[in-house]
Amino acid sequence: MLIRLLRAHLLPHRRTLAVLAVLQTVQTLALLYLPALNAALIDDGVLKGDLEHVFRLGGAMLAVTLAQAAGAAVAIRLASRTATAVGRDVRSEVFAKVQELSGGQLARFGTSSLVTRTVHDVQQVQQFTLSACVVLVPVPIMCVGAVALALGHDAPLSATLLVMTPLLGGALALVVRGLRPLSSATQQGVDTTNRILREQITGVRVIRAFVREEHERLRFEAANRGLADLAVRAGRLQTLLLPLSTALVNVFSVAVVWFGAGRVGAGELIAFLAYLTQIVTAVTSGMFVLMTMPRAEACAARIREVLDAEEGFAPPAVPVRALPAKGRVEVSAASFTHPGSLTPALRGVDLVARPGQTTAVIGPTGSGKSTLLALVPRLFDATGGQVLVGGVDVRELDPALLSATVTLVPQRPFLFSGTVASTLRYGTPQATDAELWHALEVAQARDFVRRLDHPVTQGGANLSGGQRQRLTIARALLRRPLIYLFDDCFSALDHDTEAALRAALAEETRGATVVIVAQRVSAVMAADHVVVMDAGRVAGAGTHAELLRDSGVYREIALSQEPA
Ligand SMILES: Nc1ncnc2c1ncn2[C@@H]1O[C@H](COP(=O)(O)OP(=O)(O)OP(=O)(O)O)[C@@H](O)[C@H]1O
Repeated sequence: MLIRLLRAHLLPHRRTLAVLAVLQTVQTLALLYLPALNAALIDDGVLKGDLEHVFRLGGAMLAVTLAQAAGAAVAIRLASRTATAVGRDVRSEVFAKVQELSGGQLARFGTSSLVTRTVHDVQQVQQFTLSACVVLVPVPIMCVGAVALALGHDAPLSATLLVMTPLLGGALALVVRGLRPLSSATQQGVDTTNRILREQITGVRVIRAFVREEHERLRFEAANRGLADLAVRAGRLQTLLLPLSTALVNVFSVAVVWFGAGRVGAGELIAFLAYLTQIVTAVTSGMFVLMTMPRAEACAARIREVLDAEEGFAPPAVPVRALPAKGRVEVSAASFTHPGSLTPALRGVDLVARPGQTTAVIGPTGSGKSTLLALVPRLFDATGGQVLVGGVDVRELDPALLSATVTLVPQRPFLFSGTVASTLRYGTPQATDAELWHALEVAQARDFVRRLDHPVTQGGANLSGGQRQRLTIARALLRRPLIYLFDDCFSALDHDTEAALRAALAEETRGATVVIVAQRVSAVMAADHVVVMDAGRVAGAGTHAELLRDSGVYREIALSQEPA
């Protein structure tokens, strides 16, 4: 997963990576050359008292060191630029994909998990990319080079290195294997902690109202402790790395001195010890990257899960860009089951809404009214039957045309942070101030909106439920669509405001197709056509008078709402 993800995103940076590989090779070779120069300086210069040799080799060492440092610095800069670019691109791809997911898929992943995957998981992959770019080339060159150079100096003494390298590698690989299961568990732990935190922040009023602070504190603490325990277990394994490598270096340094003292000169012995340290450093930094790999792999798998998720809606192969029947909405024999739900929300539902008319949908709670409305702008696609807008199947309609033709005012209002003006202009950036005031007037929002630059906080939290509903209605009116769908969005308004709003709306939406979902019979009485829903089916259709006469379900609703 990780390799697949990185391969795709590193491909555009192949030129930078090639330069990086050359620089890393040069700087690693320079590092390997230094102990050999040092050995010659000691054995042929210092010990023989040849000062000129000392200066010449000393100068060469300085030049090699400077070249190595410069190469390493540029390489790290390139590596960090590439890793940042990979992180940015993966994040953008995940973000774009999330925008395309259907409601069911969004619910399956969960908001918190999607945020964690887009931000935190991508960060882990980015960090891994950086470390891999830094160590991937130098480690093998360093290991092979140091062993080869040591062999060239004194073959029997090099046996110590040949024994030590796999030993070190094997021990560290065991540590990495132990870390793997902890990594996936950690990512899930981050998800859980984020989800609990999110619920607690958004539900803070409910927590206080039900005096559940202690319960919530314990819930968060349990998740937080779980996450910390995982970190401690991973940390314990990681801390083995340094003592393990240090112990091995020390043991083998003693072995090198022990066996080499009589065999080679002092300079060569020092060079040997330098190669030993270089190998350990290389293997340890390689292992460090391998250690971050399980976590990056777990993150990459979670990212790929989002990227590979089926798109919510297949775009039409040949999109229809004209509406033969303008504002007509026709739902025929539509069925739909929410993903993860056992019972269908809609079973063979028929509805026709015509321009210039108001069609109302009424029914008990959970009878499928919102689901029915959601089929029209393709928030969901019907699993059976057909939905036609302007005489065209919505699945064949150009998505931009569909969204310009249909405006749904949802049951639960949602506002983005900004000002009243930016909120209203969300779908119509070109609307003038005069148009905004007019929309506010129709939506009965002028009594609480004094200024267009009045701030609106995230989700409209600084407004009452009814105020939020009215701003959402004003925002929809500005789009001037052919088809308005109002999903029970007057529920938080008092009787007088609702009546005034309905009267103003009737005037404003004259000629358009209006479909309203309502719970109260008083709200649907004036509609041209009323559809009664019951348990996902149409239980009756007609005018208020016809339904009172013919529909048992409608009569029951009407009776239950009569003042006692
Ligand atoms: N996202 C979802 N996932 C699973 N099931 C869902 C989802 N949304 C709605 N349902 C189910 O589909 C059925 C119809 O829900 P819907 O919201 O359409 O009813 P409604 O008539 O609009 O209800 P209300 O008047 O309470 O708003 C219900 O049984 C509900 O539990």
